[in-house]
Amino acid sequence: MKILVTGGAGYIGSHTVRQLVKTGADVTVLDSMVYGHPAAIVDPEVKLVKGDLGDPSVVYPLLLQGNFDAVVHFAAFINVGESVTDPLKYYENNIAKPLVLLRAMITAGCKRFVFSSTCATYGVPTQIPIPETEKQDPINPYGGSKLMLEKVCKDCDRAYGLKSVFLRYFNASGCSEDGLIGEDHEPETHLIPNILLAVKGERPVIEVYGTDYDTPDGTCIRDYIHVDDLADAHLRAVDYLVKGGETNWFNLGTGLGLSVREIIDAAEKVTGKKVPVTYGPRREGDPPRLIADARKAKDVLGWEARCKDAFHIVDTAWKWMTGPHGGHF
Ligand SMILES: NC(=O)c1ccc[n+]([C@@H]2O[C@H](COP(=O)([O-])OP(=O)(O)OC[C@H]3O[C@@H](n4cnc5c(N)ncnc54)[C@H](O)[C@@H]3O)[C@@H](O)[C@H]2O)c1
Ligand SMILES: O=c1ccn([C@@H]2O[C@H](COP(=O)(O)OP(=O)(O)O[C@H]3O[C@H](CO)[C@H](O)[C@H](O)[C@H]3O)[C@@H](O)[C@H]2O)c(=O)[nH]1
Repeated sequence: MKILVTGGAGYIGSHTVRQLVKTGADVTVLDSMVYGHPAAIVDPEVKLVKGDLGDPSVVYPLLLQGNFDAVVHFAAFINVGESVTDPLKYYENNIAKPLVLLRAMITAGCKRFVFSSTCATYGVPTQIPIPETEKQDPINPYGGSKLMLEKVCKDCDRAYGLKSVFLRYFNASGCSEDGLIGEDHEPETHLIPNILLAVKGERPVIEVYGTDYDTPDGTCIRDYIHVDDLADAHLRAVDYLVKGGETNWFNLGTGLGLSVREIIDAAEKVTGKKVPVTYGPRREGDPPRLIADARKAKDVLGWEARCKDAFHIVDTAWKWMTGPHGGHF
């Protein structure tokens, strides 16, 4: 199969590219490299096109000549806080630019699209765990941009027969088992890498955002899903579409909630070191609890999180931080 992966030089994209290559797929990556890393693509047979998905002079020739069976779309901006202060950056990159990609796909007759959505499309949920039937009411422009692209894809199905799968990830975490690739965002806002950077002395401390939530230890609860489990779901989503599946959407999480404090405890066990912690106020826009009901992904895609262990997730992230790249490409 011929697969185009946008954003394949980023964190989740690069892990998925490795798994796609293992299945024998012929993979082309389109990445602007604004936040991606060429070294995150470790398989020499992968073709890397450096370009912007909103640039028709790149995207049209690529789609028209590529004869792709499917497009797996990771490329987006991902910083929730920045989306509040600069929403246009997010609406442009996460909505307007994918329109160019989608138009090129339709023109080229490529009608299978798998795309990275997020639990942020639910905003503050009314039920835990969160099923896909929960009302989507995002509380920041990042989540809003992902919900809008979901709507665009549904309209493209009705109008052009484009079949899409939206994968609504909960908290992507961990790194490849061999420590060869991993999470290297700049700036890094995510909890687990920031804890480990603090252990390594690359940050002075980790600040816990809020200790007064209505949770057992007062800190926020999230559903941390291993990046290789996410990658596996993309392979299954492509397969589902190739077999004639209709446009559909799935939560991807473990179904288990872990507090910020529990993640810090796991990091102390993994590293054998004390995590330098300060306690600060709540971060604006953080829902207290986000946990996936991922039964639909199991029923339809046969997907289930294999890793349900905070220790293992943090351990793989620590392998990356202390491996040959030292956590930075
Ligand atoms: N990390 C998470 O916890 C999480 C959670 C839910 C959803 N997601 C979604 O998953 C996807 C991947 O996230 P990630 O953590 O791997 O991010 P990342 O920043 O590591 O990867 C995104 C990649 O897309 C590229 N890119 C961005 N805009 C582009 C453009 N216009 N043209 C071409 N390339 C472009 C970047 O250079 C980067 O390599 C994103 O769509 C994100 O919204 C991530
Ligand atoms: O330095 C930090 C960083 C995070 N946290 C806390 O740790 C938890 C996880 O925070 P992350 O920033 O790692 O992840 P988010 O839950 O904010 O964000 C993730 O889920 C979002 C959906 O809500 C988006 O999809 C986003 O891309 C994805 O990274 C939150 O309770 C946050 O308050 C801290 O206490 N200190």
